[in-house]
Amino acid sequence: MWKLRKLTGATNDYVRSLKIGLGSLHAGLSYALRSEGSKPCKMNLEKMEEVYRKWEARANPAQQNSQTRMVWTPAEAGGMPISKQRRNDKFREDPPPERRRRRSGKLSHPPSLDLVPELARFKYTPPAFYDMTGGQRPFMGRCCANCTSGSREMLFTSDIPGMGFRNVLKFNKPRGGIIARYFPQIYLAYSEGVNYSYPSAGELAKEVLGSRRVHAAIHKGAISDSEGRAKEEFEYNKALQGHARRAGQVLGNMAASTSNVVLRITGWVLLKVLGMILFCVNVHQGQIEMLKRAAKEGVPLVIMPTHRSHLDYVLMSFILYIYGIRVPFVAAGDNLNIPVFGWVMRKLGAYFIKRKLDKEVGKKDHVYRALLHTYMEEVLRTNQNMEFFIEGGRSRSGKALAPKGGLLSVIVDAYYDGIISDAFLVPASVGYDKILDGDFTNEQMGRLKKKETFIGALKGIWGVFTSKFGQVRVDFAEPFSLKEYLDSAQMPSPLTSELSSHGIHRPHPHPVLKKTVSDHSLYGTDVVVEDQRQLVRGLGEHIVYDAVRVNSIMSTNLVSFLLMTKHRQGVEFSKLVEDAEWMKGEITARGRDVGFSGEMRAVVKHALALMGRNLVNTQSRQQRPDVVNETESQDAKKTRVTEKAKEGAEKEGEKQAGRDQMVVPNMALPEVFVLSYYSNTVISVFLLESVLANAVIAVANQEMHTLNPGQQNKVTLSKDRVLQKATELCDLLQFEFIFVPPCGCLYTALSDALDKLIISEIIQSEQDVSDGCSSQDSRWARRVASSSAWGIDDDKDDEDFGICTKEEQITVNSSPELLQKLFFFQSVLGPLIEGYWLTACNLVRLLDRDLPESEFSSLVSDYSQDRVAKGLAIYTESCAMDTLRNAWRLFQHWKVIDSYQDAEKIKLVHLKEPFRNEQKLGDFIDKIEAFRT
Ligand SMILES: CCCCCCCCCCCCCCCC(=O)SCCNC(=O)CCNC(=O)[C@H](O)C(C)(C)COP(=O)(O)OP(=O)(O)OC[C@H]1O[C@@H](n2cnc3c(N)ncnc32)[C@H](O)[C@@H]1OP(=O)(O)O
Repeated sequence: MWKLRKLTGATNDYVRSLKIGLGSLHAGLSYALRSEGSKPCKMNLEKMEEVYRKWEARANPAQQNSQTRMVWTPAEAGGMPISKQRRNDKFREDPPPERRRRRSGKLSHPPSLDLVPELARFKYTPPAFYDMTGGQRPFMGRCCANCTSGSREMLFTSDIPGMGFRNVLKFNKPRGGIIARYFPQIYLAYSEGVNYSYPSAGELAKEVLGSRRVHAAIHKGAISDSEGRAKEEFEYNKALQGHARRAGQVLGNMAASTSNVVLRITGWVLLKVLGMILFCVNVHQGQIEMLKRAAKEGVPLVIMPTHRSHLDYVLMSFILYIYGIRVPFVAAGDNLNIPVFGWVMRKLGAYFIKRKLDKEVGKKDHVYRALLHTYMEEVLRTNQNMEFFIEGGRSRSGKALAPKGGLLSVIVDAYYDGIISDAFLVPASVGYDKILDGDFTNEQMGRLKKKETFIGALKGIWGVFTSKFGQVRVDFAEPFSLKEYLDSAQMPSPLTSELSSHGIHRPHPHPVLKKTVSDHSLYGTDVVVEDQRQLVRGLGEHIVYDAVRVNSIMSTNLVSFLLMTKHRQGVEFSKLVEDAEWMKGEITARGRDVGFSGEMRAVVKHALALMGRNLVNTQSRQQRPDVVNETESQDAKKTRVTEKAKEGAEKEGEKQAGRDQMVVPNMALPEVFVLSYYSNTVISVFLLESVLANAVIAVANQEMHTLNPGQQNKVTLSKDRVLQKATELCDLLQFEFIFVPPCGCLYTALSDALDKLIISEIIQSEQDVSDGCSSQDSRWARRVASSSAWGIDDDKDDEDFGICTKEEQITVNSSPELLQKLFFFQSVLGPLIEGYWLTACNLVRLLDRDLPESEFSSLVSDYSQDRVAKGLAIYTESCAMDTLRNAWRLFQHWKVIDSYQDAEKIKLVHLKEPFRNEQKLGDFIDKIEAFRT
């Protein structure tokens, strides 16, 4: 069986169904026959299918004439519950066919290679896109072709995408003796993890405390403490001793002391425990293969996953361990350094860092910074792998956070200072069917975060053990060379000239980097040039962008996204299934993979079950006669009903049963935050199209209301205006998303997205009438240059710039179905826009007086929640604290508001000029409101 599996590329033990084997073989064969240069098959496809048909007839006569149907086992079928016996069986090897036949009386699995001798000669060539169902699914995670083209080809080979998936909790060894048979977890924990040597905490401490940087920082600290004191020299010596003692203590609390024994025990425990709470943890073997290849290059791997759950770092280290890659040193916030757990984490590679380096604003903790910098440097010097969560904490909204630059800058400095010759940077992400510790509703309601405690951790663990969390998919992007990235970032590229020709300032110019070896402060920031900061910022953004792009969409993400966008009022179950199928197609068409497979009906049921009654209610239609899908026009509904009538009797019967069930999302506070948390993962897939849909509707404004679905009247818009509006929206949401990587061009990306809308006929392109005018690109560029964000003077119109007013026109397609799609895209960003508008409206409170930050923040939050209570909010989730806070940050960034400390050291927020004027502030609010039409 395992030989057959290996041969067919079906990597999962559960994939035992004849159809799957046949499907894979069919896909492999057809690809092999199609692909250029592949060896000709010695056996023809019909003959092989005939052999299998005969076997199928013998094995299962009842199904002989039935329709081809994939029989998916739990892990693949969206993680359906598996029977206890099956779960116990999952580590067991397949018995030889004869024994199997003896036991069950009939053959239950495809024949072994001995029974089909022809198969042994068949050489399988995997297709470029490969699915266990024999279909196609995108391979995600290739690194950037713009700035790391060398790395892109270095680790990737054509067989990578076809390597398929593996559930890392599953025992995959064919033979392993008694231990493997009876104690599979022990066997796996011992046989696969490799005994690497890790530097001890003591060794590292010696190097760090003896370094010039740390000495200089202690000296600097002592001088600043003793300055101006009476007995200066005495005070200096006292302070010096104090700082030296503190340095030792800080390092003692910080340093990891990785132990192979603890790793092995934990590996064993995790195999047991994860198997109890999760159906599977899937990884793409091709991604792992690239990781392994990178690990063999002799330079450190720096893994930077997006952060959703505490399980993230456990899974990362566990997977590396299982695949025999050195486990990384992981930067952990010191809030996690709690009794017992802290000790264990240290033994597993965690080193503890302060989450805020400086206690007081404007006063740098030089000693701490020097210690952290040198510690990381020493770890890198010994060629250890590293991991840190570049977002600096778990996302509260399900969207990725902006990257932090501190630890990343140490890696960059280590390269420039010659500590490492290079490093492989690995963006990664984990997709969860159900998040283990993702209840951030309190924080989204504006309440304070609870501190981590030992008891709290135990309670959390208990909660985890008593629940089921479906499946998990871990994705690693292709590792890329730090050296190559930095080199390319410093080389003028045609892209950058393109950007400047569009008048767009990108945070990725060609920095003139200096060697920044400094003795005095962390990362040498006393001499760091702004360009270097931008370079690190750009690298961080690229990593987060890549990590988001490699994130698989899980069943719960997909279902909640549909419920939050298309079906906020509820939907029939069968329609939900239909839409989920459509949505899956849309996602994979955009190069993103989904973390489930199998029959969509089962997948949706599975997702609904995991989300639970708290989030979605399923009730019979009779119970809710008033509930209709508001976003669906009557015409569209009629068409759908007629289409349904044409479907086959069996399918129709099934649908009839499903139609009685209404799936109604819980849009009440605070549950809606959990739904939007799941749903937000999908936004990145449709981000730019959604920006454009909002821009089109904002530009069309009142005209949009005159559009009668299905009628001949049309709304004609200037393409330039739409693109300009889209840029404004990207600017508005700059703290929410990374729209393009730093090496990319927003204009090109938006144009491409508009083309997508045109291809899908949501928007129609009119003939270009710009004869004799300046090129479309330059017109657009001037508009962007002139609009310089928001509150800025933009009274000037085209004539002021001497620009020809004849422009390329686009029209909104008035077909009901396509209009519906446009509004669907619009609704993706709707809640965020409403949240920003709400915060802007609350700025009026600052016209009379300055307010303490905390008071202003709770006023905005209360006001938004009050609107929800009164039924005034379009989107309930618009009052999420995360959104309100980001809006506030943006207004600070735009210099609409500012904050300062008063005499009692209370932080106050105030309106800046010219926005202290009612009229100006009103105009500013109106501009945001334009997107709410
Ligand atoms: C087999 C079994 C396996 C089992 C397996 C179990 C595994 C068991 C492992 C447990 C592991 C737990 C893991 C928990 C997971 C977390 O706890 S996540 C939270 C902790 N991690 C992080 O935060 C990492 C990312 N954060 C950072 O990098 C942040 O910058 C820092 C270092 C925390 C500092 O943050 P901050 O105080 O807010 O300061 P920030 O503004 O970022 O800047 C600080 C300095 O960095 C430098 N800097 C910042 N930006 C830049 C830039 N763009 N360019 C240059 N320099 C810059 C500057 O020097 C700056 O100082 P200034 O010159 O501005 O004064």
